[in-house]
Amino acid sequence: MPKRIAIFGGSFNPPGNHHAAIAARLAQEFDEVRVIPCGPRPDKPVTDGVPSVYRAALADIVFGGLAKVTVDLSDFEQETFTRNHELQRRFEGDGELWHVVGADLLTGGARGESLIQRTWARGLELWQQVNFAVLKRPGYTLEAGDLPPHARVIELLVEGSSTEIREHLSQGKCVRSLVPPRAEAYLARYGLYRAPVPGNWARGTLEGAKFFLQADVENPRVQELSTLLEGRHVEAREADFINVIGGDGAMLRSIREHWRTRLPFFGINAGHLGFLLNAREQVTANSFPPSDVIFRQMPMLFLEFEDEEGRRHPAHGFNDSWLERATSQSAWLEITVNHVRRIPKLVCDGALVATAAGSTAYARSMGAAPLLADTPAWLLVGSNVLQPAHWRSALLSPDTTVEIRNIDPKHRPVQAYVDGLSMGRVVALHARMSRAAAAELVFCASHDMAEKIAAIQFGA
Ligand SMILES: Nc1ncnc2c1ncn2[C@@H]1O[C@H](COP(=O)(O)OP(=O)(O)OP(=O)(O)O)[C@@H](O)[C@H]1O
Ligand SMILES: O=C(O)c1ccc[n+]([C@@H]2O[C@H](COP(=O)([O-])O)[C@@H](O)[C@H]2O)c1
Repeated sequence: MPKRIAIFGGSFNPPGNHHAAIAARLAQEFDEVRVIPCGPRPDKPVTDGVPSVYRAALADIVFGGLAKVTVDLSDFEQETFTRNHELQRRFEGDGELWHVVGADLLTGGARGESLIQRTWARGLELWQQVNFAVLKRPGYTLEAGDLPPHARVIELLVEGSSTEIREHLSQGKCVRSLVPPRAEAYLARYGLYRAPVPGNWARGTLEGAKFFLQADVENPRVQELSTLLEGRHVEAREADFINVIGGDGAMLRSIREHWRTRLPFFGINAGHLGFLLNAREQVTANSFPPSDVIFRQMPMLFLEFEDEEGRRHPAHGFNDSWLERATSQSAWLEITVNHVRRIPKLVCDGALVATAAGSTAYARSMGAAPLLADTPAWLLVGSNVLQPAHWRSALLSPDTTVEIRNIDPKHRPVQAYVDGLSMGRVVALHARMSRAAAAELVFCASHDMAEKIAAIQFGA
């Protein structure tokens, strides 16, 4: 029997308890539920109010823990709205698809006047041909005659709408009964649907919060620290944050593995620099987790590594990504920014792109200035540049796209890396800031990341 898949699309702007209840109910009736939040909608300008990177985090927070439910962030990442007929084509090889729709979309179906028939691309064709999983919705009557030919009604009635949540938030009203607790905290931290421009850092507390421990046990200093916290940690699914003990490398590995949980990361440094972590002295066992902290939502890079056949392999990076010569020959790279060829031939050991968080790491050792933690800018830096003689680095705005292409892959092969992890030989790296991926890092307020950068800029 083919796998039965519910395609649950929507603007989820923001997602709430009503959406989570629907997804959980669908998971009882289908083998898999794919939640697909849409990017910018020409027919629904309100979807553009809050940047997609926050909406993506909220979708993961609200749906991520539900069994059999997956969240597809590709519309956010590609800044697009994939129509249902395209979803049908994209996923039909995976199983028997059921498009989930609320009763509000079917009203008038008997007369050919439902929203699906009137406003969806290829709506009339879809109405006749595809399967619909229909949700009853308070305030809308579902007449049998309004149903499409292949419909199945889901027995569930839930109150609630994103409009109501948005209205509550914009008026400063409590949304505790409308969204899950983690979503409520996240919405409040960054002033979403309330302030005209959302924030990217906030003061808060971890007091009483439960943590999942990620300790790099090979390191003896880590063992000593993790013994202090022994027996106090919980499983990832019960945790409020992830406690990483180790160095920057351990933090980067943890972010790579767990960013989709959207749990904040609090690091305790047992390594060398520990820029992404808190100093050991900041953390004492009896006052852990700390009560006065700063949360920082830090955007990640969206990267595509192009192989010799022209295939692109996507990845996300937190700190940086680079191309580096793979032999003793220097690399010859072409640098294109926003589709304009800016450096036709960069003769160098390599070239790197870094986020603000990563600007203090490898980028700094190549001579770039560290960026303030809350700046939206990112960096392009050359390593040991021989030509052009005076070019070293460039500051990039958030919506810039960068292409670093090897112009002589045969004689001068290059190797790609993301956050220190090798991606093998490639011919080009395409990079931009992600529209869906971000990680929250937490610092003790007394020694926040801003203070660390000041120490670098002015000397500790
Ligand atoms: N309370 C509900 N009962 C049944 N279906 C619902 C309910 N809320 C949303 N849906 C359905 O879920 C899908 C995604 O919904 P959407 O993201 O538009 O949420 P919404 O809460 O209706 O948003 P908004 O208020 O912004 O229009 C749509 O098919 C919609 O009809
Ligand atoms: O396919 C289309 O052209 C189309 C146009 C508008 C809406 N939809 C789908 O209708 C569903 C509910 O949309 P909405 O307006 O409530 O966010 C959601 O699954 C959307 O993807 C689909």
